[in-house]
Amino acid sequence: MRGLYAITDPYLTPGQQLFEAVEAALRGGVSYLQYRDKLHEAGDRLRIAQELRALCYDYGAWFIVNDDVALTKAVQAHGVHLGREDMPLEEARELLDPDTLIGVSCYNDLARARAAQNAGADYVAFGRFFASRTKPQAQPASLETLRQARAELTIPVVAIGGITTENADVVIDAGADVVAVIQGLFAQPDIEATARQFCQLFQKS
Ligand SMILES: Cc1ncc(COP(=O)(O)OP(=O)(O)O)c(N)n1
Ligand SMILES: Cc1nc(C(=O)O)sc1CCOP(=O)(O)O
Repeated sequence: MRGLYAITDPYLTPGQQLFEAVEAALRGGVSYLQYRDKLHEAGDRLRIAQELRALCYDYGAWFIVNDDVALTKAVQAHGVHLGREDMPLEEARELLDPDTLIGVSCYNDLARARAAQNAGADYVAFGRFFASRTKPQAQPASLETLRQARAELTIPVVAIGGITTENADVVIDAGADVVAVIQGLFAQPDIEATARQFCQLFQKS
């Protein structure tokens, strides 16, 4: 697992704009798309997730649902992302097909990441590394945590929080296999070109 991980934000790209923005990101080379939606009701989220999943399949990208294990199953997503407020990894694993990817938020907590790996997580995410306009309350994570995680863990390590094409090299150099972005991609005037720029950073290292 390596490359660009784009996360949707229905406040930033509402309605039909969301699908256009996601398609531009996929054309630009996004490898993983996470559907993160704290706004819509369950019925709308099912319809949106189905459409996003279809787009990801068209472009050969992985489709990952944030927080919601039932929705992950309902739309046969490739994976689910779980944080500390969400269903525990072990419980999710019981409910999901064995080949469904499970990612776990670890913030700045290496012990949590070790436990997640031991419990069968497919990737762990650390953040936030830079000030995030999407989630200003997110606590900072250190590059040293990222370095240690990459040195010690065998599963992929994702970096998140305030990442842009200008600063992504800092987390990639510290060991991030994947960079996860919202505003650094979807708030940019040319989403496709920005996705390409992110992807080029992975070709250099
Ligand atoms: C790839 C990735 N990393 C971290 C998060 C944050 O997850 P969480 O802590 O559950 O917070 P919310 O996204 O639910 O606000 C993520 N979604 N994706
Ligand atoms: C959803 C999320 N989780 C974070 C964490 O630190 O766990 S930071 C974050 C927001 C990421 O958006 P942007 O790329 O716009 O900063």
